[in-house]
Amino acid sequence: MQQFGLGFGQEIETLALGAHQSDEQSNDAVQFQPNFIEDDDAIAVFKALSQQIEWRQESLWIAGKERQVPRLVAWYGDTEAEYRYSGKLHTPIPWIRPLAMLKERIEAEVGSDFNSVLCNLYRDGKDSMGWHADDEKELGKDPVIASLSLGQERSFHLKHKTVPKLKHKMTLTSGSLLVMKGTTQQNWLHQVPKETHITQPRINLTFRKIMT
Ligand SMILES: O=C(O)CCC(=O)C(=O)O
Ligand SMILES: [Fe+2]
Repeated sequence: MQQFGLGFGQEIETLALGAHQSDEQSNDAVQFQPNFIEDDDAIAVFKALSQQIEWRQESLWIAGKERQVPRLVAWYGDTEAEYRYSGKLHTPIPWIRPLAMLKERIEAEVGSDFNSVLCNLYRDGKDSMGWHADDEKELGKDPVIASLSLGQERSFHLKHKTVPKLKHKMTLTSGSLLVMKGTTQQNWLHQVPKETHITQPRINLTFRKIMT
């Protein structure tokens, strides 16, 4: 039943986020697996998801003005996994096969289970996601968030919330899996900046567990 050959047993890089000595409580951890899905399979998965996901243009009210979110989004998951983000309550769309299969593979790899996935389509380099932490209370205290990237590679930035010199830049390549866990969301912000020279699309899936 393995439609996409997801790579197992590959090298996993652990990014030492630079926890500072004074803070013994923190356990910031980011792991990166560049070739979780092999190149050809990543292209096939990208195509399937760009067609099958019900992409939506959402908007936000900022300072009294309605603004379109600079990317397309969709929220899939178990029925009870309702999630508030960008100020709105999102009821999940029921799982579709390719997302359910990816979820199972990623659960096996990461050793955590997920009940939902936020899908983002960055149509080109003008699409982006601003600085934020995935620290909504629905995600629980120290959430494990598994982020799969497909298509155009994009920069991903991390910066510490209180220690300005602590920052990291990574490139999220097609087929890569980034796992953020421990106290990462308590202590760090992340973003996908605009890169206006980029013309090609990227899909990012963040698998999450909503506490119900
Ligand atoms: O697109 C990405 O790599 C990050 C997405 C993200 O941070 C999120 O969905 O919360
Ligand atoms: Fe995020």
